[in-house]
Amino acid sequence: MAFILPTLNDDTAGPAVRVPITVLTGFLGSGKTTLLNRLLREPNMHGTAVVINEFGSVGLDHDLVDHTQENMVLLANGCICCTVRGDLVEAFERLAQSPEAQRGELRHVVVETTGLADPAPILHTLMGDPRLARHWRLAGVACTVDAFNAMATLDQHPEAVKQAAVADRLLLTKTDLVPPGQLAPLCERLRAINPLAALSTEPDGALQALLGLLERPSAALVPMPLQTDPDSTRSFFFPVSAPGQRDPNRHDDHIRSHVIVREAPLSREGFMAWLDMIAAMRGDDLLRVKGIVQLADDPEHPMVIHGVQHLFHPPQTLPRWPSEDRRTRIVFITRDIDAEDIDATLRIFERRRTRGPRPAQPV
Ligand SMILES: Nc1nc2c(ncn2[C@@H]2O[C@H](COP(=O)(O)OP(=O)(O)OP(=O)(O)O)[C@@H](O)[C@H]2O)c(=O)[nH]1
Repeated sequence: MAFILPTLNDDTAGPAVRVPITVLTGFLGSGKTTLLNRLLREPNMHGTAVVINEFGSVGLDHDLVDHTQENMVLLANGCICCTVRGDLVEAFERLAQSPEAQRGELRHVVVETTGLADPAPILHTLMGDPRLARHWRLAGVACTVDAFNAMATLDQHPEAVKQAAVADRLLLTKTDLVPPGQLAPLCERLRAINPLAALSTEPDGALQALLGLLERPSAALVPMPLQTDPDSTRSFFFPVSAPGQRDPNRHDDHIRSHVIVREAPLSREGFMAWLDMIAAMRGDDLLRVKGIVQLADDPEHPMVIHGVQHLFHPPQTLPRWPSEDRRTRIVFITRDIDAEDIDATLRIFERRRTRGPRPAQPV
């Protein structure tokens, strides 16, 4: 079957119309997936493919993105910037071959990076790889900035500064957690890092900014006519095979990712007590915790937990399991914490749970 994707140019087809790619970056837990999930519910986002990559050996991000109706390409195991660039190219080649792309239904692609990604190599790949240049073009970079944590994050993590520095749009998230008067120093700092980026300080504005970025590329970028198909409101899911595991920790020798997996459901009380305990004891060094948890008292409705440095967001309960995998999976990105220590503390709480009530003492 011949391609009818207008992005696919051959020598006889006149000037190429290439599908725009927007890179969505932002530090760990800054709200990329939340923003994307919101964005993908907008009707004008039809025909959007999403490329995400997992940090860690057990898939979780994929389950946390609401992909009931989206295009999605999953890059597993590692960080796009340093470990899966070859796979990024491969993912786009596969996307170009998909029936949806061939039918011309693909209007734009969002690449969500991991929170530790250095966007520069990703941008080089997207802009410079000849295999991509034929069908795709980089439209811009959006960077989420967590208003609650960003000052400390920018102090401690050069990756966060780089992410903000390359963005066309800076999207301030979690502004609801910060009194309005206290945002000014962060805005000033961001303007110093990247004076040219448009800064949006409201979640809805951020959402619109990203939409605007998709539809109105910045002046430095070549505008392209969007392929519109009023009948196409569908989105699609493209699994991409995982590349071999490489070291995702090369950013910093102190930063590690670990995954805890449990087959058996956990007691709510024991699990929440454990979470409180590790947050209190090691909160400084828990850069990111996210997980999907099967609780014994409600096994049909998974609980999703998110911790970002000191901030633990209220857990959410999902109406159903997003995939066949119903195991508890918790990803940790930590500084100087041994994976075995975290696992061991959870085992203690699990043992307490299974011990049952103490027998009455003889009097
Ligand atoms: N209060 C509040 N919470 C938010 C906002 N945006 C995101 N969150 C919460 O922040 C936590 C992390 O959000 P994610 O969207 O998973 O962040 P992320 O950038 O995709 O995380 P990584 O992929 O791990 O880097 C979740 O608990 C979200 O519900 C916001 O604007 N306000």
